[in-house]
Amino acid sequence: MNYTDVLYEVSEGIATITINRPDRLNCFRGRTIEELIHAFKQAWADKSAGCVILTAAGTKAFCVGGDQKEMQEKGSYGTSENGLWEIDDLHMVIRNIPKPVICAVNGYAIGGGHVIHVICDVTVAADHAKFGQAGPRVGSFDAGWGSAYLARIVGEKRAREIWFFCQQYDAQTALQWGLVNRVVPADKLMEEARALAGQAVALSPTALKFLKHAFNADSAHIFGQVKMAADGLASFVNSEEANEGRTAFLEKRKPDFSRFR
Ligand SMILES: CC(C)(COP(=O)(O)OP(=O)(O)OC[C@H]1O[C@@H](n2cnc3c(N)ncnc32)[C@H](O)[C@@H]1OP(=O)(O)O)[C@@H](O)C(=O)NCCC(=O)NCCSC(=O)CCC(=O)c1ccccc1C(=O)O
Repeated sequence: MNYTDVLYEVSEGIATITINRPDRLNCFRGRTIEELIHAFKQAWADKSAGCVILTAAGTKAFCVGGDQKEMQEKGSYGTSENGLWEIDDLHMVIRNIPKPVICAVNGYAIGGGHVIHVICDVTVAADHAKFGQAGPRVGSFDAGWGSAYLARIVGEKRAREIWFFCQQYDAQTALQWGLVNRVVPADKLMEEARALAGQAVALSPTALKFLKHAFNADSAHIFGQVKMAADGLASFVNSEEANEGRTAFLEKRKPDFSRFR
C-alpha cells in the first residue's frame, strides 16, 4: 500500500508509525485510519520489530481527531478502499498487536486523537502537549473505549469531567492523573520513546505478548459496547444537533444546542 497520510519505518527493532498530516493538525480521515491499520499490521508481521512507537509529524499536534472539514464538505470522514469506516479496527489492532505500543504525544491529543493515545499501552508526552475530548462541543462522542476504558485509567470522576466539560489538560496534569507515563521536554520526546522501546525490544517477546493479552483481558468486555457506540454515533453525526456543533467549530463561534434539550 502506498501511504499518503502515514510514515512507516523500522530501525533497531523499533517500528515507528507517524501520522503525517501536520497541515491539518494530524486529524484523521478514512484513508488515514486505513493506512494506520495497515502500518500496525506490518509491524505485527515484522519479526525484526519488537516494539511500536506511534507519533505524528510536526510539533503542534499529535492528532486532533476526525477531520471536521472533510466531514462538513463530504458528509463523512471518507471511507477506506474497501468502503468501510474502520476506526474500531484501528483501536482493536493497537490493542491486539502482541508487542508494546508506545504513544509519543508531540502536541494536542484531542477528540479521536485523544482516544488513540488512551488505547496505546504507554504514553510519553512532550511538556507542551494538551489532552482532552471535544465531541460534545463539535457533535460527536465515543461511548466505547474512549469513555469506558478512559474511566479505568483515570477513574470515573475524572473521565466524566473530561467528557462533560471538554476542557484541555496540560501534560503535568495528565501525568498526575495517570493518563500518561512520562513527560519530557519536547526536543527529547522521540529520544525518550526510543529509549523505552529499546528496553522492551531487549526483553522476551513471548513474555511481553502474554502480558499484553493479560492486561487486555480484564477490559475486553468493553468491546461489547464498541459497535453499539459506533452505530449510535453514525446515526448522530449527520443530525441537525451534531451539525450545529461542527458548523460552530468551523465558523469559530460557540455552538447553540439549546433547541435540542
Ligand atoms: C486542537 C485545537 C485546540 C487547536 O486550537 P488552535 O491552536 O487555536 O488552532 P485552530 O485555529 O483551532 O486550528 C488550526 C486549524 O486547524 C483546523 N482544525 C483543527 N482541528 C481540526 C479537525 N479536527 N478537523 C479539521 N480541521 C481542524 C482549524 O479549523 C484551523 O483551520 P483554519 O483553516 O486555519 O481556520 C482546536 O483546533 C480544536 O479544538 N480542534 C477541534 C478538535 C475536535 O473537535 N476534534 C474532533 C472531535 S470529534 C472526533 O474526533 C471524531 C471521533 C471519531 O471519529 C470516533 C472516535 C471513536 C469511535 C468512533 C468514532 C467515529 O466513528 O466517529
